[in-house]
Amino acid sequence: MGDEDWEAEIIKPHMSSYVPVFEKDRYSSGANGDTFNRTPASSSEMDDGPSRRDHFMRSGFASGRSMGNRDAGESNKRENTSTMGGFGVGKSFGNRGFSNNKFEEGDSSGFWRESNNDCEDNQTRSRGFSKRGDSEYEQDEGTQRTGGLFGSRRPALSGTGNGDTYQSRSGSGSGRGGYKGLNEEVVTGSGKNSWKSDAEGGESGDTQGPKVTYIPPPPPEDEDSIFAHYQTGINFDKYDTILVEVSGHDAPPAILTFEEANLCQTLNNNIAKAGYTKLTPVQKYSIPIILAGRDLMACAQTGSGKTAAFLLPILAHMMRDGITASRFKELQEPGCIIVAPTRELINQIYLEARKFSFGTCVRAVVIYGGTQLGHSIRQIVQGCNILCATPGRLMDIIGKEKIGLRQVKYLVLDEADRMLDMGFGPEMKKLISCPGMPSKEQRQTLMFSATFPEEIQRLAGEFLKSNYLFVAVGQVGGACRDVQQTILQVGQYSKREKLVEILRNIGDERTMVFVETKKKADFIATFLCQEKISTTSIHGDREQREREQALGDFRCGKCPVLVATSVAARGLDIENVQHVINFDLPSTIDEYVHRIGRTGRCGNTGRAISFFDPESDSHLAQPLVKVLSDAQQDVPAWLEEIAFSAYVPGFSGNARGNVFASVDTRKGKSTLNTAGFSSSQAPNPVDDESWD
Ligand SMILES: Nc1ncnc2c1ncn2[C@@H]1O[C@H](COP(=O)(O)OP(=O)(O)OP(=O)(O)O)[C@@H](O)[C@H]1O
Repeated sequence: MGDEDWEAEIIKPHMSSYVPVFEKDRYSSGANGDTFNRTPASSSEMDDGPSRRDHFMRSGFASGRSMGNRDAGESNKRENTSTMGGFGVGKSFGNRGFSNNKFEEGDSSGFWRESNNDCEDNQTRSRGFSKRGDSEYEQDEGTQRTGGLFGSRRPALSGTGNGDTYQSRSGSGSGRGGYKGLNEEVVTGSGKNSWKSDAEGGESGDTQGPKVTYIPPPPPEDEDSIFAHYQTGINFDKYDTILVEVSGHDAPPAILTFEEANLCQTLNNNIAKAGYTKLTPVQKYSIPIILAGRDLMACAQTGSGKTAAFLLPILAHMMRDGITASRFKELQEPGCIIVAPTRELINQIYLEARKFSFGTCVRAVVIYGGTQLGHSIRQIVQGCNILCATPGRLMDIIGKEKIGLRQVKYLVLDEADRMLDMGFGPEMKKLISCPGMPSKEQRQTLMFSATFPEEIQRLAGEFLKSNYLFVAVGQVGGACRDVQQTILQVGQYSKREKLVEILRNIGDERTMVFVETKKKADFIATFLCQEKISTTSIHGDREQREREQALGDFRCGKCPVLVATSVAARGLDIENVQHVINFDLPSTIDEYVHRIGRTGRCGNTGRAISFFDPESDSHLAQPLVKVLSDAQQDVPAWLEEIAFSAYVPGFSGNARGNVFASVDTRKGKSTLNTAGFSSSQAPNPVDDESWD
């Protein structure tokens, strides 16, 4: 099969039978030194030959043989493609329509064996675990399951497998409803209104699927690691020139220095140890607002310090209120709950909370899906003042009566527009109507994001007191100006060649490559390894252990290229990401802004290159022109042409405008809103991966 064939396969929207089979992990423990082999279940048509494969095995992303097999109606014997690095891919991808893929048990490494009918829907798949061969299972609660639409999840293994039969994950979505949220995080449950988040893995006891046994390694405890940080960049001081608008009544004045915040000594020490000497604009405005007890919706550019903007005043309040150390109790009642849409992001927020609360008696805890539920519970019962959680895991824990909500004084929604959209919105509504949750009048609700579409702002009203304040730092939904944006016109079939060319020029500089689907993330990562570019990948179909390993390998530079879906678009703060490449543009401009915001953080500069395929991306032309011009970037003439020839209903932005305008919806409709083409108006993201 030629190259283009598997590419064509990738973009077939109706393709539904990608059923990768994952060979047994070779983790010995935790997140270190893990190697896994991954063997998609299909026969092979495109053979890279032994020499190539040898290379992949050495280079950490062992690719198998082929991609895009269309008709694999035959039994497949799994090859042993054990790797030394991190990502071993077996024979083929993109298989469609095979009916009887039987994988034989491998060698002593304990491969899982696929049972028949591997490309059934998720209901079949989730029942497909017939045996388990690992002691980690025994630690599990018995009720915890991954579920969801992505299909069942393979257990994390640490010992030798026993040749168990295994139905792989990565479902088609036809089983129990279909994911299909913006960040590929959402899966639906069995009921019409029931849904789980894949960010959480959907671990309700009522779902079918393998137990999740992964226990994330504890973060380092030494002070140096806790306070490790990267340097602010040359443009950090330029933040002061960004226009800020606060709307709402009786806003307290901004502060100009940390001293003015009047925080306690321990907090000030921690701020200093974190290397913060100067407030960013969002911190200058948000800290006094939160200290004054007001509800807040804050919108500020990516990488500009929103996390500290809410953590510091919350901690200050807790200290001021004389918080006492929380102790072991079966039911914990945290004073603060922070939610975020992805596991990696909530973990990052937790690490920040741990850093700023260092030396105090405030105990922060993080819980998220894809990890053993019992582990989450154990963390909580030891004491919990600040609970950082992804929504699904949070609801599970509340359901298990390990968390009581009566004492919640602060509810924080990070990436709030995402938390309130069609994916997570229902879960958030459930959260605020849980028994015991103080009403919005009784708690302080804080929302942060770099983007805030108007219609989502309106939804947010339900969560906020009517007199909430709205802080807009720069243009709401605008891109960070420290990111140099380039848009290249590249057709679908030239993208890989262009990508390799760019990556070869980039050399070892850390680069995130965004693609639109999970399957494609695997394809591209495999392809890059074939090209001898050390690459790893992160997406919603990877085990949590694998996701964390991938992120770790990327952070430390072992794999300088990370291929990701939008699951990594928001919030992740990784040092030295110099480049973002949008191999595929996202379906919404907001998502674009978040993705490119993985570089150019905290005053550092970065570059974003996006492949614009007129066939599929023309709906983005207008908002892209707007975002580029607002960020004072060059706008290619061809893009302007496409933008102005395409009629996009509802787009009212002045493409050349770069004047700041607030878009607090309470002030009426904005005319300078990039969200003139916002999430809700964009092509429904539900459709984007409906075949995935
Ligand atoms: N006042 C400050 N001085 C120095 N560094 C800071 C300051 N505030 C934040 N930082 C650092 O800047 C980086 C980005 O901060 P943070 O992750 O909170 O950004 P963000 O606005 O939440 O971004 P995103 O929109 O992508 O979620 C972090 O490494 C953080 O530690």
